[in-house]
Amino acid sequence: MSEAASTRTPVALLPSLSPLLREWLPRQRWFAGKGRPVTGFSLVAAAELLPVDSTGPGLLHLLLRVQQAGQATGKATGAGGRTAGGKRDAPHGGDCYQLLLGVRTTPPPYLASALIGRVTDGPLAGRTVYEGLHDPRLAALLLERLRTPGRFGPLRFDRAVPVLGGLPARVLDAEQSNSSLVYGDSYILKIFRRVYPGINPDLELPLALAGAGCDRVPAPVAWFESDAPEPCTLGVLQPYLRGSQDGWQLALKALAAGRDFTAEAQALGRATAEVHTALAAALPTVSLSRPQTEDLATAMNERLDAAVRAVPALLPYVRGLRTAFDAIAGATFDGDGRAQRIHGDLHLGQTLRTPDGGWSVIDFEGEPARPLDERREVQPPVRDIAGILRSFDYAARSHRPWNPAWAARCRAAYCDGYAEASGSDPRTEPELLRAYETDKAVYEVVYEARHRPDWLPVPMSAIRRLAGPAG
Ligand SMILES: Nc1ncnc2c1ncn2[C@@H]1O[C@H](COP(=O)(O)OP(=O)(O)O)[C@@H](O)[C@H]1O
Ligand SMILES: O=P(O)(O)O[C@H]1O[C@H](CO)[C@@H](O[C@H]2O[C@H](CO)[C@@H](O)[C@H](O)[C@H]2O)[C@H](O)[C@H]1O
Repeated sequence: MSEAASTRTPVALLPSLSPLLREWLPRQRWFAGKGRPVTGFSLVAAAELLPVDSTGPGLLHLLLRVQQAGQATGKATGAGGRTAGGKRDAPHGGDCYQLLLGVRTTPPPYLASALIGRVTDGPLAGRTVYEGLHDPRLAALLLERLRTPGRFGPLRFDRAVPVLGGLPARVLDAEQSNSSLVYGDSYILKIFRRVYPGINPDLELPLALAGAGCDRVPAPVAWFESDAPEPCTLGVLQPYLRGSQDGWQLALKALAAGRDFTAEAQALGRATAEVHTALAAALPTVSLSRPQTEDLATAMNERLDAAVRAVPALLPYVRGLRTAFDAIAGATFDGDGRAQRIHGDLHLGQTLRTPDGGWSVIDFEGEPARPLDERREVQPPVRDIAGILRSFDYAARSHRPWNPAWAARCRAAYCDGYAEASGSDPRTEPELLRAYETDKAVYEVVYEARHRPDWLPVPMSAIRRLAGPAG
């Protein structure tokens, strides 16, 4: 396939789309810049995946930089964004988002919940734009594109194996940082919303794991990228694990039924260890020597500083929290003292138990709020372990009555499973584990304050515990 995608219409459209998008974007779950008014847009790349004509739907693919109040101008984040120093993903400036806009003259009633609005002027005056993923015809078109490797304007489609066609699509109704379409019961296509230059680890790591023969992670089937102005991953198609349930839901069900969850936790520990072992074999590792642990502690302290600015409720605990970070500065670790590529945002919601009882791990994107370069760095595997340990605490805290003993048993069983499969028990380096649990709890405070303020008391209770008396 080598088709020229018209970019003429989208560019001309931007002024008339802007008022609609300005109102619609901040309401999307995946929009990261909530709370700051949108002040403008600029187009990074555009393609008409299906030409807009009078007979049927059109599909506009846009990479859009979103300017918001409170951002420094001239510095951009997201696709194509570099600071003056050449480092990617500057902390200020407009984030870049991927939009797939459907365009119709008269959208059918089943698209009512997907409508963005009616365009009043410009080339599309009188037509309605909507979230294109909700339109079965447009979702089918996307699958067809993924079946056929090749270029389409600024987009490039690629695949690892042949892809089935003609599968009905549904939008996944999940609380997500991105958007996903399920095709039949065969595939799930994740569309990254906030996009960055470079390969997304959610493609890079599952590809590496598949290459290393690790079957704990669904192997990418096909993907698409943009190369204008720089290569960036836009979407990944992978096998849909039919009938699976995520670890978070399973844990909550076990808690509600007063059921023990240690066997599951232990198996999950083993699965995590298998993924880490395969990643260490497939990709570079470094040993954690003094300078590295200095750097880790500095980065944690800096993240804490930024978190306190965002959520001043952390202020009374800063002194206590810093003791956890300072304890690893300059330390050397006897046991598993290495850094490697890891999951980076592991929690129970990123684990799926399949009907055969096995655990799979998904969503290797890392923490969505962190710059991509940082997310692709090697890190101690204990960071992932700390993520799951925090998750057991979250589950126990979000259930009434609070059941700390349940969480403690799960945490111990998870570490047992990890030690069995890897030969390395994370509890033998308690300072490192505490530092990463603390770092994760600080991240969660910011995440919850921004996205789910009702949940803020959950990580705040961990902050009080981890800060200890010095807090
Ligand atoms: N391979 C898969 N099979 C079945 N369900 C999946 C698969 N991958 C993801 N999911 C479901 O989709 C949800 C969102 O996927 P995820 O990769 O975590 O997206 P996001 O980064 O947007 O949070 C998961 O919580 C899970 O329920
Ligand atoms: O799955 P995402 O990549 O979108 O991760 C983000 O959202 C998570 C919540 O959906 C958030 O996880 C936190 O809440 C979970 C319960 O809902 C809990 O199990 C996790 O331990 C806790 O961190 C995650 O931090 C955030 O990056």
